[in-house]
Amino acid sequence: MEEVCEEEEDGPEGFIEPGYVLPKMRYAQLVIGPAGSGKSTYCSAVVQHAAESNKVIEVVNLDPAAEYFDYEPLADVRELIHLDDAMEDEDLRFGPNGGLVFCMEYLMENSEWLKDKLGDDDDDYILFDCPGQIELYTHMTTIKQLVELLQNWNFHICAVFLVDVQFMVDGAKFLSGTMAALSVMVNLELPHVNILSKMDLLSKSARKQLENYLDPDPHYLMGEIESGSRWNEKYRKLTESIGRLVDDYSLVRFFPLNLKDPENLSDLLLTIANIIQYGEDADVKTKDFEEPDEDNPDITADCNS
Ligand SMILES: Nc1nc2c(ncn2[C@@H]2O[C@H](COP(=O)(O)OP(=O)(O)OP(=O)(O)O)[C@@H](O)[C@H]2O)c(=O)[nH]1
Ligand SMILES: [Mg+2]
Repeated sequence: MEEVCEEEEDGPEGFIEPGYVLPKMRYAQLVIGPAGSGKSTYCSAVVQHAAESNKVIEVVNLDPAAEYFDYEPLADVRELIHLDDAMEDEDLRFGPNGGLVFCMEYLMENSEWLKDKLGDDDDDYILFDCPGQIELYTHMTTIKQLVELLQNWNFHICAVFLVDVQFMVDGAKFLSGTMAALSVMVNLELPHVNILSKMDLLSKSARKQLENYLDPDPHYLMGEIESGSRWNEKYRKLTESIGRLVDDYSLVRFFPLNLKDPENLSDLLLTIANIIQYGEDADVKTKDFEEPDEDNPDITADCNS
């Protein structure tokens, strides 16, 4: 429901013109990352976690090639277009990668479909479970167009970039993952949280090793990168400069996430809520949440407060 301001508020700071329609605000996480990094599993875990505190967070599947996820989607792009449609079409004859790009462009050309599915309720909190094709985020423009659309529909968005922690446990891989995260951040120009997913799979020693990278000292990273190969010798200074640049400007930070640790997930969701201002202006959506006040059955008591 749109809120129309009927009266002028007191004082110059609170002045709102009569008749001014307050914009609707909605909240979103754009869940992105390489193939198999844990995006869909993360979405399910967040929905589940929210439900445990009687909060409603919805998920939209934007992966036209998705085969399995265990959340109930608010909308599913496969109803509009499936990867097979692009690959099996006699005229198109795309392979899997070109087909996926085609599907995302098709979605943008038919954005009314998405708009209808999202409805226009205030204060919705929606996760967009995106495909795992990294080039969609590092340099292509389709996802950027999607972001602009969502912003026009009054979504406050945070990009949540997942990287499988198993690919980040040596110096060279960590630097390469960091550069991938940086190019996504630069391309999407959104508030951004980088997540090291699947922390539960790390051994104790690997976890200890990782701690050295989380607040990285570029010299430490360089020490970790083997100096034996000619490539590493030749570009050592360059690699060192990149490491120092990332460190000096605090360009990229990672949040280690263990989905089996509810407190860890709560911390992450709180960080994201602060970024998108969820809970500040929003009426947090709840489910089965109002109980009648025993003394006065006409008044319902808010169990959360
Ligand atoms: N142990 C563990 N396994 C995980 C975790 N997250 C995901 N997985 C597993 O990793 C695999 C890929 O997970 P998905 O959630 O499908 O990853 P995705 O990023 O959505 O994959 P695509 O959509 O294909 O790009 C599945 O076998 C998951 O069970 C995690 O936190 N811990
Ligand atoms: Mg997925």
